[in-house]
Amino acid sequence: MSLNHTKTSSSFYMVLLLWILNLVGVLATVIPKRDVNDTSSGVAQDCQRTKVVILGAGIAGITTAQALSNNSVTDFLILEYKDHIGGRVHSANFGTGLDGKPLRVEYGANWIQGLGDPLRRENPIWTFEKKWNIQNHFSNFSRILTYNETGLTDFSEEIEAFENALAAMGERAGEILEDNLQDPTVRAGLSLVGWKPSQRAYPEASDAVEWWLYGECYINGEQAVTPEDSSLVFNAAVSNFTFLQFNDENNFVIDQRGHRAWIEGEASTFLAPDDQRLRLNTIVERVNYGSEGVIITTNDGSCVQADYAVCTFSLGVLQREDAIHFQPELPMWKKTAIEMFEIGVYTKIFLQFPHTFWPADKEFFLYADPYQRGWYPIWQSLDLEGFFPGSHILFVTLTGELSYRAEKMTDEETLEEVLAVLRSMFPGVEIPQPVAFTYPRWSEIPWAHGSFSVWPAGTTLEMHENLRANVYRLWFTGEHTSASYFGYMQGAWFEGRDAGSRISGLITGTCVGDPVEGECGERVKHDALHGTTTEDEYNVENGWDEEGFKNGTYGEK
Ligand SMILES: Cc1cc2nc3c(=O)[nH]c(=O)nc-3n(C[C@H](O)[C@H](O)[C@H](O)COP(=O)(O)OP(=O)(O)OC[C@H]3O[C@@H](n4cnc5c(N)ncnc54)[C@H](O)[C@@H]3O)c2cc1C
Repeated sequence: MSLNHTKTSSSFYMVLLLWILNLVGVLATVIPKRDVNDTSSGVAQDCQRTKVVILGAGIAGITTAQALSNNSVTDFLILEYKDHIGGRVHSANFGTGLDGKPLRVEYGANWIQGLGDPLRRENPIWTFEKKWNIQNHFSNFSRILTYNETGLTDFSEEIEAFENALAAMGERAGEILEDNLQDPTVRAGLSLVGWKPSQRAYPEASDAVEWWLYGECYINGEQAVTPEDSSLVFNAAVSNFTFLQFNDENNFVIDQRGHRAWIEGEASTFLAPDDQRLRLNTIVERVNYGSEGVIITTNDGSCVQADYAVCTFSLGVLQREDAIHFQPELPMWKKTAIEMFEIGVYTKIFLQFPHTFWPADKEFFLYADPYQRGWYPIWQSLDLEGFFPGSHILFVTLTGELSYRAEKMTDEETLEEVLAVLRSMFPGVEIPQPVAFTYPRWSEIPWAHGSFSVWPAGTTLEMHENLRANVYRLWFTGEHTSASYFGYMQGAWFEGRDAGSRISGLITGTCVGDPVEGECGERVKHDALHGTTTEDEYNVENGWDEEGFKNGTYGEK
């Protein structure tokens, strides 16, 4: 077969190739040795070849490539949807600064959370932010005033009561983990230590405080899912890994290069300015994988053939039926893990006003709505020394269902609701029309489909290992595969480093990770994860109506 195809014949062979790969991919599940890397037909030679193809150039993708590079594996290719790297560390121009130019605000990751101590353990993200001189300022969560629909109202007592409940809940979570007890929801955990908002003297204030502080302890704004939906053990643990292991300081980034400047800085340590190993504006559509290699097809119809692929797409992208076509279909253990975990939505809504009408010395304003928990609850001023003084900028954060709702609304509809809340919070004050207004729609952004992953109740560490595990030569990494730091930038970084180190080790035949920490070789997976009740225990003695559920089928008589 000639390799000098005409354009028509090469697209014909591409179609043929994809068809064959479908077939081979299916076979790979049965006969793993015979898979997509089998180029005996010659057709796969049209694809660009590399050792490792990295899908996505967010923190995890760039860090995977850096780890490969550090371990002398330089034959890799990074494919990225957008025209720049950084992923969910994503900013936009907004309003006007004092110099008349737009200000850069962060739509995505804004805080370096848990800075750490160089003498103890430092958050690696903090190390990079210092290395690349990222401008940031300490967020002082105690500079707060509290409001309800009648205006300024002090509910500092609720804040104190909730902080005590949180501490008690954290201790209980530790006991549950140590004793291997079943993991309840955060809601149950709070109730068990006596925190029941609806039974407190001022339920709306309790709700607002809980929304804010449950979130602040994890990721400012209740981890983007409700306490009813969240795992107690794993949410307490993720908070401890960051805020106890590093420290409880949060710094807010205001860098006008955009927060992603640190990622660009790190990328520049191993990628040349026009490095051909980074392909931007490239949408991955199809992933054929097997035990010998992978073939990736992109939106321009071209393909890349590699020994390994590392998929860093968000959980939101992985959960979309219409985003990436995996061939063969991912195995049930993998699909189950992808569906069991959740991606939260967290929306920052930015407003710039002609003047500042809120207390100029305060950073946060917490609003307790009389009807709806989480209704435009936390407002943050950027018109402060250390942030953007003189900017008259406020932003308000929504999460979860109310984020989904707002992300479906028009700017005009959202602005109307936002201004109504401000009028309630500041009665007697003329609230001006903003001169600038913007917010991202994270749930709808095709390269993200959500903000960050969350750990729901009813899942286990083993299920998370399945989320993290590779399927043959197809690897998965990103913030969502981090058991200890999911949701945070540091999660994406640790996981990218882990994937890059393990794959380098597999390629070079040496363990370049730390075997003691289990960083070598393939990742752990579980084909079947069992519950605690065996079939014979579903009996009348245990309160189970055997007549209604026989032979595994409901309703059989
Ligand atoms: C609103 C918001 C607030 C946050 N706040 C904080 C915070 O304050 N502190 C903190 O530590 N973390 C925060 N995070 C989380 C942090 O941003 C993430 O944990 C981290 O950036 C995830 O990096 P990643 O590499 O795992 O994934 P991503 O950054 O999502 O990287 C994946 C890459 O894959 C690309 N991609 C997707 N689909 C395709 C495709 N089909 N083809 C090619 N490329 C594709 C994407 O464009 C992206 O560049 C926040 C995130 C959001 C959204």
